[in-house]
Amino acid sequence: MKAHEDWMRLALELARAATGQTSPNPMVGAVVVKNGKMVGAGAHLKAGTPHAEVHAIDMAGHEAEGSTIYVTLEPCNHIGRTPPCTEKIIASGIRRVVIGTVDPDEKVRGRGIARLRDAGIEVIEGVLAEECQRLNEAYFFHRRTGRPFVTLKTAMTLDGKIATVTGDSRWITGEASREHVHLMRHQHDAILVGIQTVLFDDPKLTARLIPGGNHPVRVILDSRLQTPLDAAITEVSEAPTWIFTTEERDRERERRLRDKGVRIVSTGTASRVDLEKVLEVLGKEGILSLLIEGGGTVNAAFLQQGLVQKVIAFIAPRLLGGKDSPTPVEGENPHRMQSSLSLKDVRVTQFDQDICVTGYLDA
Ligand SMILES: Nc1c(/N=C/[C@H](O)[C@H](O)[C@H](O)COP(=O)(O)O)[nH]c(=O)[nH]c1=O
Ligand SMILES: Nc1c(N[C@@H]2O[C@H](COP(=O)(O)O)[C@@H](O)[C@H]2O)[nH]c(=O)[nH]c1=O
Ligand SMILES: [Zn+2]
Repeated sequence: MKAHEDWMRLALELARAATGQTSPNPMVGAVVVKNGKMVGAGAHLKAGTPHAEVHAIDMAGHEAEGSTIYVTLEPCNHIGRTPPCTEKIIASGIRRVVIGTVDPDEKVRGRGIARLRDAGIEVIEGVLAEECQRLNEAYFFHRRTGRPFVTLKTAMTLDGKIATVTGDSRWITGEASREHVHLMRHQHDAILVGIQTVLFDDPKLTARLIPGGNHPVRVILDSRLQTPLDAAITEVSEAPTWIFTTEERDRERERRLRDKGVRIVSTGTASRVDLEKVLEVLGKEGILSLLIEGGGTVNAAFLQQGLVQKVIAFIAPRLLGGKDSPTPVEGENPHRMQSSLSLKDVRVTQFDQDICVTGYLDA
């Protein structure tokens, strides 16, 4: 006989299988169980399409009568682009609902649970709550703050360099790591780099190394608008490109870039792009998750302003050397080690020879 946690773990796996497909909706998985047997399962596959509960209940058919449904997120109780799952659950004759975590969206937040209980359905909350919240960390953060959840990714040599002094960086990490980075790009709504990365690497910033990758919106910080007209990221047929600049921008270049379909956003008068404004604009545009693949200057700016929630650092087993070789975090020189930022909930994984350190900064 499986425990509640076992069925919820299966629902989590189903939800996670649609990673990168559901934004701006959360990933959700659901399993219908009757007399210890699975009679239905489902995941939310894409915003605007049926919710996880609907797939699982439809698969169960009349077996749903008197069954239990395990769902990683509180069933919705409002009419968005799809009808409320609470009504579907009530109509199906399901007797018990086991929920991973409450939905923080103010349209739901506990009302789904209340509706189900009013209909005489037993509701058990908080099974594997931590994992269920972590799964949709970006969705929860965006609903709470209106800004995208920011993950900073960097790739360095064992001696902490991200390129040579001539800007050569290909490649530091191996194929396996770079494929994982493309999965990360697929999972994020937007990816951000600074103008230096554009000038040195001419990156495409697309999720092309994995099948069916969803390309993120490409966000470029470029205060004076130096982006070359033939830069790869100006080819917007593959993915949108939004350049954040300032009053100091080159107006002629602005007109030429706009003609190519590049979106130009001026964040005010300062000579440096206002990062908080960038996050506010992205949040309003429904960008729930932002991957920063910047160079050392951009990384330092976001970290020093406390704008990063998660850090993913790839470390390749190679030694480059060079006292002037650029490093992952440039910016001001701190005098004391205690001013360093400490990661929490650290995990270490390996991709072939590269190690990958993941941790969280205080939200
Ligand atoms: N140089 C390396 C990286 N370099 C990351 C750069 O910011 C830039 O994204 C790359 O040039 C990739 O270009 P594109 O977007 O795929 O066309 N990132 C990595 O994970 N490993 C490395 O070795
Ligand atoms: N994906 C998902 C839910 N997502 C919830 O529904 C909202 C989107 O509603 P709609 O626009 O109709 O798709 C979303 O903001 C979140 O509150 N709820 C669920 O019961 N099950 C699901 O699988
Ligand atoms: Zn729903």
